[in-house]
Amino acid sequence: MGHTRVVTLTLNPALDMTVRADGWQQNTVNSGQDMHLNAGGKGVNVASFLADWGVNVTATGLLGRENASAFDTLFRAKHIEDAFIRVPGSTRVGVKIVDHARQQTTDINLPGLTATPELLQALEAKLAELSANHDVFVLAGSLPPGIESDYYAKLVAQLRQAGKFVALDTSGPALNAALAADTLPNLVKPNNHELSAALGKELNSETDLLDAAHNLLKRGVELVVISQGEEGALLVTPGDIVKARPPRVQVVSTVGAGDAMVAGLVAAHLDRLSLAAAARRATSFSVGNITRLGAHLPPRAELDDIAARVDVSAIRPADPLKV
Ligand SMILES: Nc1ncnc2c1ncn2[C@@H]1O[C@H](COP(=O)(O)OP(=O)(O)OP(=O)(O)O)[C@@H](O)[C@H]1O
Ligand SMILES: O=P(O)(O)OC[C@@]1(O)O[C@H](CO)[C@@H](O)[C@@H]1O
Repeated sequence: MGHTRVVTLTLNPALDMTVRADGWQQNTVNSGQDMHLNAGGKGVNVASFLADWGVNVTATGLLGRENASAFDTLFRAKHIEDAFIRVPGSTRVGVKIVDHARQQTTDINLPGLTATPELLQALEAKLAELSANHDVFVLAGSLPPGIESDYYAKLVAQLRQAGKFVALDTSGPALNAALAADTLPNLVKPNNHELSAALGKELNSETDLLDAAHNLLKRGVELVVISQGEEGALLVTPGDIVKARPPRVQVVSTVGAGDAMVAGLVAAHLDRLSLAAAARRATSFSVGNITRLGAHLPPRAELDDIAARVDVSAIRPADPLKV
């Protein structure tokens, strides 16, 4: 699909260890069924989905030198341009416990390797280099120790100043700082809990979520997507609101569902799809991902079948938004 245009940034990648333990209980001894290790972290996952879709993508960030082989293998297999800065030490392991019987996924995310000022300098040089021939930047995941919570906010300002399209998917203080900044990303995709925590208020109803989305649109975001797990997602632009409800599927692991949604939204942006079509594509990526382990899309025919079963409906705003 043309020359390389998309960069994903993962400051805190993870080697995901998914343990299947059906019916597991806390505070006792459990037996597991199997275990898989996958190269992960939010931006790595987005790159992996985009590569499956046929988009040329460059992945950058900070990657531990001592356990990089799963990442090297993934990048080679999917022709993802590897622009990661290798750093001393091992990338964190992300513990994911899946229970197929109860259709539950439990995550334990660790802090990750500390970023030093020298590493950040090298990273910024790399981003400047990549800016020369990429025009879409996806900033995704948590910030590791050593990075101030306004780091994404600063990157967003720099990248948008340079005319780039910027998508942000993070949580906690990093999301809070990015949403409080003067310059906001073009696209944000929090889940409902992340958005609520970042704004410091309960968002209990659809009206609350839409108010929060409209507030971000007024301040410069072009597309706000609020994902809501199995409930689906709300996609909001200044002119349209769409709700996308996923079809029911047999869930293998929900790890990466949000990342797949981000990848689908970026793919839709590249193809200039309508909001309804973007909702369908993004949801098909998410649903396709949760039926398998690791950040992989199913074959096209299966994705098309899922896309056809996504329930996409337009919502009329109570007060048409003026931005
Ligand atoms: N159990 C499920 N059944 C069907 N679809 C699901 C389920 N969980 C998630 N999805 C799909 O994935 C999308 C994104 O999920 P979710 O809101 O959980 O993202 P997230 O919290 O950012 O995920 P993560 O951080 O685990 O990557 C949802 O909008 C929905 O379309
Ligand atoms: O600590 P973060 O960066 O918020 O989340 C990390 C993580 O849970 O995100 C991906 C799934 O979205 C996993 O591959 C990874 O382990």
